[in-house]
Amino acid sequence: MSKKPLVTDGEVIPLRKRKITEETCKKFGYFLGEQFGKKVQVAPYRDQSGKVTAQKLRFPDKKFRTTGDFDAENLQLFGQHLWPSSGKRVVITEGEIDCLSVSQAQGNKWPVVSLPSGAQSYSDPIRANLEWLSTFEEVVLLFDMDEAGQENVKKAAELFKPGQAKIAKLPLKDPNEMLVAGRDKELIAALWNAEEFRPDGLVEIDDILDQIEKPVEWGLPWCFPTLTQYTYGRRYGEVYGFGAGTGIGKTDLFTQQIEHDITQLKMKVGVVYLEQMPAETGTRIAGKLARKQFHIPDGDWTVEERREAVAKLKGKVTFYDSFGQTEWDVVANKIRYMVTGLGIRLIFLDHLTAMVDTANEKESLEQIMKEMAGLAKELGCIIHFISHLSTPEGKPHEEGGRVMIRHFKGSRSIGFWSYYMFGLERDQQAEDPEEAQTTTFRILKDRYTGQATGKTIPLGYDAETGMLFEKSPATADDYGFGQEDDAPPWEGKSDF
Ligand SMILES: Nc1ncnc2c1ncn2[C@@H]1O[C@H](COP(=O)(O)OP(=O)(O)OP(=O)(O)O)[C@@H](O)[C@H]1O
Repeated sequence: MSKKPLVTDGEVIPLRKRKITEETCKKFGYFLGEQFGKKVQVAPYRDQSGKVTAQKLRFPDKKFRTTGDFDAENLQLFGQHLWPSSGKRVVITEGEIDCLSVSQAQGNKWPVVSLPSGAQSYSDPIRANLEWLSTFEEVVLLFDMDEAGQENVKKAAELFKPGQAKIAKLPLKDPNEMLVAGRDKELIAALWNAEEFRPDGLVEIDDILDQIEKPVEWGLPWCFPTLTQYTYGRRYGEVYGFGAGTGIGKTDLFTQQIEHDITQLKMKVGVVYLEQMPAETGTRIAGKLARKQFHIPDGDWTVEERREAVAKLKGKVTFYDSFGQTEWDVVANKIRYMVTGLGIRLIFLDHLTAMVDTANEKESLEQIMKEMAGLAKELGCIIHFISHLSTPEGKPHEEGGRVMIRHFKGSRSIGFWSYYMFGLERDQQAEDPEEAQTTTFRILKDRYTGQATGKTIPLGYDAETGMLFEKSPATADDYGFGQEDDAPPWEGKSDF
C-alpha cells in the first residue's frame, strides 16, 4: 500500500475547547497543520526511536484521514514512544484526545496511550504491542462509556494475561468530557478504582453468598406424599419426564397432579395436551376434583355436579388448543406466554414424542430437550412432560414390563436434561382386577439427591372416583414432623 505523505508544517497550540494545554500537545507532538487547504489536527504515531511513521489527521468536520504507514502491522500505539517499558500502570484510551486528556489530568507524568482506530478495532493494535504492554504490572482500559466502547472493552481485556487488565468506568462519556467538565480528580479516581477484569460467568463464593444463605426449602408437593418425601418436592426451573407404555395412565396421572395443584396448592396451571381436546381434558380435571368420572356416560354423576366442579377451575387452568399443531417452536411460545403473560408456573406437556420430527428423531429430540430445559430455567417454571417409550425386549410395558431409562425415545437427551425421570408400569392384562389396576410408579432418575433413584411407589386406582391413590402412603412421621397438627412444609407457599 502506498504511503501518503506526512504533514510536516504546523504549530503546537492548545486545544481550547477541549481544555488541552499547549504543554500536553507538545509532549505528544500533537499539532495544527494543513492539508488540502484545510486546518487539521495532527496526531503523530512514532516508532520506539521517536521517528514519526504515520499520522492521524482530524479535520474540522470531524472527518479523519491518515498519512504515512498507518496500516503497518507493527504500528505503535499513540504516545507509546514517550514511556519506558515496564512500570506500574499504563492506561489505554480509545482515541488520541482522550489520551491527551488522561495524561494531562495526571500531570503528563504517567504512561497513557491510545488505540489508533477506536474501540471497535482494538484487537490488532493491542496484539501488535502486547509485548510492550505486558511489561506493565497493570493495564487500565479506559474506553468510551457508549455501547461500542463497553462491548469491546471486555473483549480487549481478554487479550491480557489473567489479573493484568483492569477496566475503568466514568460518569461521563469519555475522558475528554471529564476534563472539559472540570472533573479531573474523578477522572484520576476512575483509574485507581478500575476493576480487575474477570471473564463473564466466573464468580467467587462471595458473589453467591446471598443465594447460598437462602433457607433450604421443600419444593412444591406432588399429589402423592411419598413421592414428595422421596424427592423433596418440585423446584422451579426444572423439567421432569414421565414415561409408560400405551394406555397405562400417564395422561390420567398428569390430570390428577393438575387437579391437586389447582385445589391443594391453589396455583394456576398450563396444560399442553397435544392429543386431547381441551374440553375433554377440562372434563377430566373437573372429574378428578369432584371424584366423579364425568367422561363416562353412565357414571354416577349429574350435570349440576359437573358444572359446579368446572366452575371451581375458572381462572386456574389455561389450555393450549393445539389443533394438531405440534411444532416445538410454536409450543415453546405458548409456554412462554403462559408464564410471562399469565403468571403460570406449572406446565404439563403431553407429549414430547408428538413434537419430534420423525425423519430426524434423535437430533430433533436433543434440540427440543435442550431448549425445553433452557426455557424452564429462563422462565423459572416447572415443565412436566410425558414421553412415549420404545418397545422393550422381553415383557411389554403394557403387561407390566419394567420401564428403564433407555426405553424412553431419545433417552440420552431426556436423561441429560431432566431433573427427575419417572416410569409407570401396570399389567393391564392381569387376571386379577386389582392387579390390573395397580401401577408401579418407579423413580428412574433423581438428580437432586440421587437417593430416590430406584424407589417405587405402588398406586391403586379407584374406578368409581377415577382417582389414583398410594397403596401405602407416607405418614407425617415420615417427614420428620413430630406433632400431629404440624403444618406440612409447603403450607402457605402457593403463589396465590
Ligand atoms: N391404574 C389404572 N387402572 C385402570 N385404569 C386406569 C388406571 N390409570 C388410568 N386408567 C385409565 O386408563 C385410561 C388410559 O389412561 P391414559 O390415557 O392416562 O393413558 P396413557 O398412558 O396416557 O395412554 P396413551 O399411551 O394412549 O397416551 C384412562 O381412561 C384412565 O382413566
